[in-house]
Amino acid sequence: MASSPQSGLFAGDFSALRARFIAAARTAGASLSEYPHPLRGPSGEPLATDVAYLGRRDAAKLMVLISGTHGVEGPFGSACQTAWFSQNSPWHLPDDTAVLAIHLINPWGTAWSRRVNEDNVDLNRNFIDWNNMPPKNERYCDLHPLLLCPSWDGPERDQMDAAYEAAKAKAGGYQGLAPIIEAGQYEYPDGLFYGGDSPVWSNLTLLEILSTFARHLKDVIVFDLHTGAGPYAYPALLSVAESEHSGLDWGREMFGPALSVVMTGRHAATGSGIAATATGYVSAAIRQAMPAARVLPLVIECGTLEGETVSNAVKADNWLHLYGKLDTPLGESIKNQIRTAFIPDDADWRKACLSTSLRHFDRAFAQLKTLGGAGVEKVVPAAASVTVLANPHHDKPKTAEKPAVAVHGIHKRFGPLSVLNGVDVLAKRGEVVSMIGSSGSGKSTFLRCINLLEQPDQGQIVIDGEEIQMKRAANGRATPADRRQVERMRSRVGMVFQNFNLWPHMTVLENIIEAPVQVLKEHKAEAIDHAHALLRKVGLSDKHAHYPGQLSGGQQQRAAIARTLAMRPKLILLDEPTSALDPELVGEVLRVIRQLAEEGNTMILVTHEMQFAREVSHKILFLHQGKVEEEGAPVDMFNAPRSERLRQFLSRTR
Ligand SMILES: Nc1ncnc2c1ncn2[C@@H]1O[C@H](COP(=O)(O)OP(=O)(O)OP(=O)(O)O)[C@@H](O)[C@H]1O
Repeated sequence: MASSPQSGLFAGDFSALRARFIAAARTAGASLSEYPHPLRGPSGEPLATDVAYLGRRDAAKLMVLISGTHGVEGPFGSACQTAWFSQNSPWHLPDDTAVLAIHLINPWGTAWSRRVNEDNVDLNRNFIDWNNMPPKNERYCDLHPLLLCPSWDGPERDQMDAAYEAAKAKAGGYQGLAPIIEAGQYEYPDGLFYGGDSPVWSNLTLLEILSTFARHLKDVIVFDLHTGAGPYAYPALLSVAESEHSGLDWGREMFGPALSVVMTGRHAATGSGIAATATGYVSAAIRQAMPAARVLPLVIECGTLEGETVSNAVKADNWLHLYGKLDTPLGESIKNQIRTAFIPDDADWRKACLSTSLRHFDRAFAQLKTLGGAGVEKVVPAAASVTVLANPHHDKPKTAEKPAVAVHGIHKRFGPLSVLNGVDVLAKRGEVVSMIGSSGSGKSTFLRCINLLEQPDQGQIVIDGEEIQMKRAANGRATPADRRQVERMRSRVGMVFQNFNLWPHMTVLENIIEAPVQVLKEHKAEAIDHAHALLRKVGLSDKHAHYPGQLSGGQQQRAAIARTLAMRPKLILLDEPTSALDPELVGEVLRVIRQLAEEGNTMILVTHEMQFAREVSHKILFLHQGKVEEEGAPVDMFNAPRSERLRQFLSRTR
């Protein structure tokens, strides 16, 4: 077997793949974000999906590269992404074209060399409409007992194998069984090609990444990078669809006969090696996530071994994780079997698959760049900061569309003074809601009620789908029913205060790691690494050992923002974050807040910076005497206020 310098890109474990990808993306000038996974890899390594974005955030045309949908196939996709970033550096992009690389979307599967995720779910069967009952795969139900036996060998296993062989013969060979087994099933959590019972972490994370980085697009080409089906060392270019759409015609124009379109359906067949009978493909979800764009979802599928050999490797791995032991010779040999079934230890295979895939990327990218007249190419500025984004999916919500925060009917009195008189706020994930209003209208009190720094007298607060339980105290007022729930919710809601509220006796670094270590029980070394990444992000790398008193107001506020982010909050509340600052220091803090907004953090911002609120917000609420007097999109609120009070307020602030 020939050796190739490129084969090195495939080598190593999850951490090595990750480090190489980050280094290449950083050198190319991409900005990096990290979506931490709640579990760890086999050596205790932290797991995450990394996202690299190259280009302007308002680009209308985007090429997306996704690796590791099936975890064990990840080294191939990772190598493609890393090579793509490495080969053409420094990058030149027109203003209107960008690249988004989503590295190892099923990080657990890659780290543990499994095709499936941490819940034995095949991610490529998980993108179904969970509002409806999952489809029933009746014929799989008959086969299930023939695919899984608690014993690795012995009479029970022999009996099962004999029954499987009989079923195979009846079906005309493995080719007859494959469409049934690979179609996916939603009944047997211990079975093969299990689609799950709700959207899994990788599903929700992919949708969140797309909603953050793939907004306002016109034309999008997506490559989802796979191995394990089709002829050996042949990277097939496919597009999987349930019905014709405009992206397919675009793809046919672009790639001609090199592109095979696979139409899926209950009785569909294909010679591509991938399951045409399956439901829940990533491709469908990607199109749904960008309804206003023309999207061409592509799959590169690199053939490896015979279908049945690959299937046997998957079956053995399923047995190993249910009944076997990883750290035994048998465990190791099964792991080798599945790794080589998806990534052959053959430099020629690697070279052929990598070079053809890179050619496909080049072709797609060239098409995108010239579409609608090429813009002026510019060197992308190095924006190599690593951003650690909130991990919103620890508790595996059942639906993907829950608002991040829903607050209804909040009332609050201070003695005789009625400060809030029924305030409602709704924010979707990734939305920025700004509250404006005169001094004393109740804005800060409202924010403080959301994380229960003040107890509302009445009202409902739901954060990320979980409602804060309230009970009536003896004096008739509402009070939280469960202190532990309040503490848990508080740890998920970050608050940035007007006066920074840093601990003066602790250094900046100590301020940042205190809560993650004490409350989230993070390992100190990890919390420190995270803190340094956050300090880089807010431009304070060199101030980690300073005490707050040694910093300017703007620096203190940026440190306070880093401290908030260290808790990976699902919601960030910012209470007039610039109002204690000298005018010349306001800009540096607003720049950091703008970056958080662009990265898709959900935020509620109380501010007197009208121009900033207008630029950064999805929605504005105007509060007057403890009530929302008017709310709407910034353009409507500032250009065409409906109420006389808002008109007057704006005229005073201009
Ligand atoms: N703990 C408290 N005890 C008594 N009154 C309070 C308390 N906190 C706030 N208030 C009163 O509630 C009203 C609303 O205050 P709040 O700080 O929420 O207003 P705001 O809209 O944020 O004002 P500003 O823009 O000036 O910060 C004010 O009259 C304030 O004096």
